[in-house]
Amino acid sequence: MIMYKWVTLILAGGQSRRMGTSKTFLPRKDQLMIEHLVSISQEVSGHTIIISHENDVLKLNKLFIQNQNIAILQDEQRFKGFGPLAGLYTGMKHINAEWYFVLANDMPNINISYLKGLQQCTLSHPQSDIIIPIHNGRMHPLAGAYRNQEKGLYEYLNKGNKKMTDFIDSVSTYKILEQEWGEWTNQNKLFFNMNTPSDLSNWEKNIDK
Ligand SMILES: Nc1nc2c(ncn2[C@@H]2O[C@H](COP(=O)(O)OP(=O)(O)OP(=O)(O)O)[C@@H](O)[C@H]2O)c(=O)[nH]1
Repeated sequence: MIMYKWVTLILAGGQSRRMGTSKTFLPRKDQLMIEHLVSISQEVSGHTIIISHENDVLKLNKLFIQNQNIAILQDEQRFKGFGPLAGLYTGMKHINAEWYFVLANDMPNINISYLKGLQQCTLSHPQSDIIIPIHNGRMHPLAGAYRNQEKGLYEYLNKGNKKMTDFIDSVSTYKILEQEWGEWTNQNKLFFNMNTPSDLSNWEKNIDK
C-alpha cells in the first residue's frame, strides 16, 4: 500500500442547509470553491480526497475526471450522519498517509501560504497527533493537520461519539497561535466560513478581485 507523507481531505459532505445550495460549487473569484481548494491542496500533498455528499458526486466526478490524484468519496456508510469526523475517518481508511490536511468546503480565504506553513508545522511537531489553528481564542479544527489515526477514530465513532472537540482533547494537540500563523499569511480573515447566502454576498463584496 502506498504511504503518502501528506494527503488532503476536503470535507464536502455536509447538508448545506443554511446556504440552501451546495457550498462545494459556490463561486470564488474566477473558480468554484472546490477548484480553489483542490488547486492549493495539490501544491502540498500527493493526493486529494473530497469527501462529498451524494447529491454532488456526479458533478465532482465530471469536474475532476482528468485528475488521477483526486478521489471522490462519500462517508463510510456505518458513520453517515456523524459529521466531519466521519469524513476524516473515511479519508484515512481510503488512503494511507502519515498526515492529512483537513479543509472545510466553506472557507474561501484559506490560501497556499497557510497550507505551506501548516506543512512545515507537521515537520517541526512530529510528536503531535493533531495541529490546529486558534483565532480569537477559538479553535478551527477544519483547517488543521491530522496524523493518521484511523484506528482511534474508528473506536471513537463506533462508540457513538461524534464531537470533534472531545476527540481533539483526547489526543496530543498542538495549537497554532495567531502570532505563528500570522507570519505565514497576511490574510487576517483566514478562517472566515460561509454558512448562509448573506455570508456569501458579504464575502463577495469584501474580496480583493
Ligand atoms: N464528510 C462530511 N463532512 C461534513 C459532514 N457534516 C459537515 N461536514 C463538513 O464540515 C464543514 C462544516 O460544516 P457545517 O457548516 O457545520 O455544516 P453544513 O452541513 O455544511 O451546513 P449546514 O447544513 O448549514 O449546517 C463543511 O465542510 C461540511 O461539508 C458530514 O457528515 N460528513
